[in-house]
Amino acid sequence: MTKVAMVTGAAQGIGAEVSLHLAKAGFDIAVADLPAQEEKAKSVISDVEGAGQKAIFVPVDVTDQAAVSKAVDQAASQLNGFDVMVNNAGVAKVDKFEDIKPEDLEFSYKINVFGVIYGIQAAAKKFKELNVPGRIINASSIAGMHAFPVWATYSSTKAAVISITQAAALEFAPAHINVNAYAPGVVGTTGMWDEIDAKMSEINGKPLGQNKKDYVGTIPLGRTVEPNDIANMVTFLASPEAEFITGQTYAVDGGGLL
Ligand SMILES: NC(=O)C1=CN([C@@H]2O[C@H](COP(=O)(O)OP(=O)(O)OC[C@H]3O[C@@H](n4cnc5c(N)ncnc54)[C@H](O)[C@@H]3O)[C@@H](O)[C@H]2O)C=CC1
Ligand SMILES: CC(=O)C(C)=O
Repeated sequence: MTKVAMVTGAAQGIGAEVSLHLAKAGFDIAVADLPAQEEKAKSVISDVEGAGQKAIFVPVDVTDQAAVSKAVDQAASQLNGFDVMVNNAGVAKVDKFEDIKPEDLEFSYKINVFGVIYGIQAAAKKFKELNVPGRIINASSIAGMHAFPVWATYSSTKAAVISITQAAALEFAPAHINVNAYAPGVVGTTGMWDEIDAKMSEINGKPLGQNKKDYVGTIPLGRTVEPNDIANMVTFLASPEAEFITGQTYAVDGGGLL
């Protein structure tokens, strides 16, 4: 029987690629993202349909607990099941430590941390209701495994995801719900790094593109991470082969943290 996965932040970047890979692995997909992302989501939906699976757009702001719960209900009822939740939506704000403002913290924490918690809550509730041994897969980052300078806000949100993943794995293990996370290194092609690079050059005066080049130069396997690399990991974590894995966070970074 076809399984159902919901991916947040799925209209572009890593989330879009994860949606396509899961579709190729036989999942119908709830492409969840902000309402303003509906146009972009249409192309993800058509890619999923091209892979022979069903897809729907689920508009949701992950910072709204009730809306996330409603989004999971919508996905489960329209796609007739619920098996995998990928809490992928996230934002990267870069700031010198002295310049971090309450509103920056609130913005990042609400999406990267609260959003992941709300996604776990909603998915676990649905898995229990349907009596499904579900999988929850969260977006961390190598910046959550090892803090980067001028990334205190972002790094700390992604470190929180690692801890939340462990706690949720322990709490939901008796219900056979596995909770894991992926920690990408520098992804070259999603837009997130253009913003990071521009902000970093404002801070350290390096020419545009140089900060990204500097990071890439430290990656032993010699290239940036592709969304495809991440999607392979997420698809594995959603697969029967990952049945006995829970509470883990996997770096996909070409050895960048070594
Ligand atoms: N791009 C990179 O180098 C890395 C990315 N990551 C993480 O991977 C995840 C995906 O990143 P990318 O695809 O590169 O980013 P992206 O910026 O291309 O996509 C992020 C998606 O999240 C959605 N989103 C943002 N706020 C939202 C909200 N409140 N509610 C619902 N959706 C919302 C956006 O609309 C967008 O579609 C993020 O959690 C990011 O922190 C981790 C390590 C490296
Ligand atoms: C954006 C991000 O998390 C990295 C490691 O590049």
